[in-house]
Amino acid sequence: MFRRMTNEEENGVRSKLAKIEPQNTTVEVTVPINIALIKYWGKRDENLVLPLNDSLSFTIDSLFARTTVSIESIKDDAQRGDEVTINGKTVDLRKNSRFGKVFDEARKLLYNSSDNNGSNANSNIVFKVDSRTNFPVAAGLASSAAGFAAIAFAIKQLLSLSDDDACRLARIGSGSACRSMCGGLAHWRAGVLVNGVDSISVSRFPSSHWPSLRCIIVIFNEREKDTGSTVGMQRTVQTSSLLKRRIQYLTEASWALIRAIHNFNDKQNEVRAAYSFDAGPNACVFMER
Ligand SMILES: Nc1ncnc2c1ncn2[C@@H]1O[C@H](COP(=O)(O)OP(=O)(O)OP(=O)(O)O)[C@@H](O)[C@H]1O
Ligand SMILES: C[C@@](O)(CCOP(=O)(O)OP(=O)(O)O)CC(=O)O
Repeated sequence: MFRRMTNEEENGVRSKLAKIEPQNTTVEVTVPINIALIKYWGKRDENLVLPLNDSLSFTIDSLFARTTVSIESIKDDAQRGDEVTINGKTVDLRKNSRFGKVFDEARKLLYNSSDNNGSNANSNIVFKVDSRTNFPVAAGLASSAAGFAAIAFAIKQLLSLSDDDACRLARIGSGSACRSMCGGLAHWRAGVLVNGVDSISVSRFPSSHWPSLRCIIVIFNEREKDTGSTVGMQRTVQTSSLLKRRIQYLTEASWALIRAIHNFNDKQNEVRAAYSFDAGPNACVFMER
């Protein structure tokens, strides 16, 4: 799938970097996916989502999550009031603890920053998230990266968080999401500290750095994959100390595309196209215009 962004979409993507107009307690953000060239695959700390290695990705602006996040003050147990829908489907937050983790961390940040040391009723808030993507989710196209970066970016706007706190919120939602918090060529430093404060992402080059570069997203299958990335990398870490064993994500169509790209480069007598796969059968092909 390849299409130019409409003007409206381009403005939406730019809104990632600009301050989005907060309407009282609701913001809408548009945050793109990123595709890693040097991939993250394995954690040194599952709870803090700290990776085993540094990773490097391109931000792909035309595939994105458009996400609305609202906050409401409540008096009762905050976690019970949180709500998330993705492409119109309600997420069961008891089964997917990542969202609660991000919201609890945001509540903690608000609590710690409140003037009267947390007695402020506003410190008990619930989050309502409604997200739509223009690409299939959980199909190896970095939906968790765009999705959690969008949530973190929206919460940053709502609670006036620092860049580092927002980057950490994105990371504990999904590791690769911290790379979608900066544009262009993004570098997520694995860091070495046990508390993870040095595990942050930075932009190495802005998206304007290589204007002729194009990325073609090839979708063979829109179905949600059977093994999500979180479990996939856990298995790799558990079953191979050298991370040599990989979960099999590529299909015959994926391999056919790989062969076609090698043939194409051979015929051109130079490398004109390159490919990358995340944890799924669908491909990202990089070429110059
Ligand atoms: N728009 C969204 N907003 C918030 N969370 C999302 C969104 N889309 C997907 N997710 C979360 O991400 C999970 C899928 O993540 P997973 O890492 O397995 O796949 P992927 O990110 O699409 O592929 P890959 O990691 O291989 O690039 C979903 O089950 C859901 O919990
Ligand atoms: C193959 C990858 O896309 C894996 C991404 O894994 P996730 O960031 O989705 O994993 P969690 O941190 O467990 O949510 C490679 C990459 O993006 O670097």
